[in-house]
Amino acid sequence: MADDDVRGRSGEPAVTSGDPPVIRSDVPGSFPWSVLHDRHPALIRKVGDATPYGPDRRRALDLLLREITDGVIGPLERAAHDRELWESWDRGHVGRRWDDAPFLWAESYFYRKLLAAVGYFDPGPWRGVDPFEPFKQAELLGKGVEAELRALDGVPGMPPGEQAQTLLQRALWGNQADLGFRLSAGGAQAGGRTTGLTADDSDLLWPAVDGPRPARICFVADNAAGELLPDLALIDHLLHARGAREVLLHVKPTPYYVSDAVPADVIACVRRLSAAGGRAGEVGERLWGAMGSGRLAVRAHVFSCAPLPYSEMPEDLREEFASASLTIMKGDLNYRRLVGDRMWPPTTPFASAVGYFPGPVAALRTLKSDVVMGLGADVVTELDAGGRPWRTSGTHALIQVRP
Ligand SMILES: O=P(O)(O)OC[C@@]1(O)O[C@H](CO)[C@@H](O)[C@@H]1O
Repeated sequence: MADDDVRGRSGEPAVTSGDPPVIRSDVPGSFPWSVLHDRHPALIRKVGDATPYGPDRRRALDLLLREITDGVIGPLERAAHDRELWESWDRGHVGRRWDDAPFLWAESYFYRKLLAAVGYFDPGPWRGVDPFEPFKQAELLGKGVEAELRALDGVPGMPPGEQAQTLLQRALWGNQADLGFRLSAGGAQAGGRTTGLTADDSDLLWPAVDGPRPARICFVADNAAGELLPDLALIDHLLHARGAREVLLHVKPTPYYVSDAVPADVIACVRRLSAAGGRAGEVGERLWGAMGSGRLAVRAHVFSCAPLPYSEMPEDLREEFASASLTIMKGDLNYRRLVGDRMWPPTTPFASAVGYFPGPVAALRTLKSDVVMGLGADVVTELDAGGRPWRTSGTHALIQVRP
């Protein structure tokens, strides 16, 4: 796969092979354009309403709103703790227009700037205060989550194969629980789902887990609460029923894409499970124990919030994924980063884009952005004929595996 970030002399990303162009947000009316022009401004307002920030933080939020509405991409503060890191991730976009940067890069940088605006990194009262916590908390205590937890009670009565598939499907569709997505007008209706998957390689997934030696699984999580709970139930199945040796659970080091899980969300979910009673309570107790013994370890690698595809991951992360029997990547953003945020023809084989990945990898994702590949031609024809925005509506899902 071509590297998006091989730079031309101007600093612009240069496509160096026949790969399709990187997605940008400069086409009015397109999905990426609506994220930058509708979703991000709405999010700034929601964040300002959800926490009683003082005048300085409100001013900073207003400035960010102005910057993304009609300005150019501004640098981080000179004293920012991660300024150097971001300079190494910059591809010449700072100082240019938001719409002209790759969609992936612009979104990621927006979340970094939002954290700066609310004082997340500064000494003072707002340091480390997650601006999205009120939304995550509301979901964690909501009826949808209660139903998710109660549904686990039915699992032990199922035949083993059905248990595994049920937990896998619940984790997959849990990816609809994405609070950033629900912010946009189109996403407000998310919740519907198609019956069949657009691609289903689940028959390739289990053999990677049940290999000759007890498996080491990297589980790259996505959203907190409504997604992380079924993810944790699946992780418990891997550890408890499938005899996996260990699971390394990767979450974001800092709040990101509204509901993406950070370490505090893992703890909140394990507590929520443990307190739920019934089967969920048993799962929670076992996971608590697994964290204590080290069989379930939480990772919060800085690259998890990088604005770059996984093809550019640093060596330590590459080594970790290489050491795993299987890496499970959850969600839409991880998919975009895994295959590259490009307008792939949808029938391009999945394996052709993930050849660089250092070990077996599985993607579990509901479709919430334009990127998709590895679909059958007949499937694409049928979806296109439906006349609905199937790529971005969150109503379709896929499981793709490169063993
Ligand atoms: O990774 P997730 O939580 O499944 O989805 C992230 C998401 O909401 O953000 C992007 C647009 O902002 C889309 O790729 C997708 O809709």
